[in-house]
Amino acid sequence: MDRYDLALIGFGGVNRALAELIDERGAALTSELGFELRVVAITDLRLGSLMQADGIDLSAVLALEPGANFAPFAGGDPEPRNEYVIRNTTADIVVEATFTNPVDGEPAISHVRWALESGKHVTTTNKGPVALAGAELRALAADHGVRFEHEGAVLSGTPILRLAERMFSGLRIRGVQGILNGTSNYVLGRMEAGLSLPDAVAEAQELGYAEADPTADLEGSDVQLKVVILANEVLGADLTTADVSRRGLSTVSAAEIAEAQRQGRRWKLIGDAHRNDDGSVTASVAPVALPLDHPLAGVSGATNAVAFDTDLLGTVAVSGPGAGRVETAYALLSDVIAIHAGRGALIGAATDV
Ligand SMILES: NC(=O)C1=CN([C@@H]2O[C@H](COP(=O)(O)OP(=O)(O)OC[C@H]3O[C@@H](n4cnc5c(N)ncnc54)[C@H](OP(=O)(O)O)[C@@H]3O)[C@@H](O)[C@H]2O)C=CC1
Ligand SMILES: N[C@@H](CC=O)C(=O)O
Repeated sequence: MDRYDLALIGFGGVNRALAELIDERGAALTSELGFELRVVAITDLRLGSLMQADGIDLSAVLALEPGANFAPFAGGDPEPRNEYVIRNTTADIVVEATFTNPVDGEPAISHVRWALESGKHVTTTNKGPVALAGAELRALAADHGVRFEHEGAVLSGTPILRLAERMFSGLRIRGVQGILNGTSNYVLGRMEAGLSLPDAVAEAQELGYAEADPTADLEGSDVQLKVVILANEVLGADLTTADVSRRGLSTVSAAEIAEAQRQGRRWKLIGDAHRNDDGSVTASVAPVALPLDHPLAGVSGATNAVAFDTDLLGTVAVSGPGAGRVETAYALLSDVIAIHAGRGALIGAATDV
């Protein structure tokens, strides 16, 4: 029986949901998946660091009272010693789920670098490292014979990156368009129902959809990162966030939302990347008032949807959760499953070097 030891970096909504999943369904997962999961290290800004090579008692950690930290545990420290833990943990896989920094991707990019450099696989839901340093980190992973997996960086647990990578072989993808942010879509729907913007945002925060700074959701920088990831990974472009024009929800007033409703339209924050005839890729984020019969107009709540424009199949659309603690924890689990499935190839690649 294989076993993967995990180090969780950041212990907020998503990594807690992963810990709960392992704690509550570990035995069932083991028999379904053919491998065991164990958490051997956790670091978090407020909780500090905890390293236990024999496996952490997740129920004890999940039951910590607000304000408590890891100091009283064996192997515990009140400080989040991220670099020390990432480099020295006995974990096979580092799970990066600290906040997404849309400006420079730090400290998450460093977390991922330290893990890959020390020969550990990485799974992350953090969009910063993927959008802002994806090529470098993929190369670093290949150099060290490990994997850099990040399914949850776009559409949470809905597996569109792996779908595009594995199932679209032989197709030419001309463009990608969609609703790529759960919070803004949820907020727009709640404002249509009469809620104020602050109340709608507070609900999205409570439900675990919003970024640590929800401005990133509302003003489009979260979608900008996701458009960069889709453009680079699906269209083979080499974009940075500066290449993606951005307008956020603050450019739409409550009156315009109400007016659109009267006209049979619905505002959606749309991310788009498409290949031009000259081979270049144009990308944008902007609110658009869609007619109600548009396929994206009916996508509501934290559900997201992506339409791939392909040469042989026309439009292929996928819809599913775009945010949520449990849904995003599933993305991490799916990455571990992908690492497990690819382990033979990695052993082969490392031997070849
Ligand atoms: N929630 C969702 O629906 C989705 C989230 N994501 C991404 O997943 C990641 C995690 O999301 P989520 O769990 O919701 O976010 P949270 O804000 O709930 O959790 C992040 C955790 O990381 C901690 N943290 C921040 N900086 C550091 C640091 N330098 N070292 C150690 N810990 C740190 C935070 O502490 P503190 O609270 O004290 O700042 C917090 O406990 C984010 O990058 C997010 O963009 C992706 C898809 C969907
Ligand atoms: N805050 C993001 C979380 C997923 O990336 C969102 O609301 O979509």
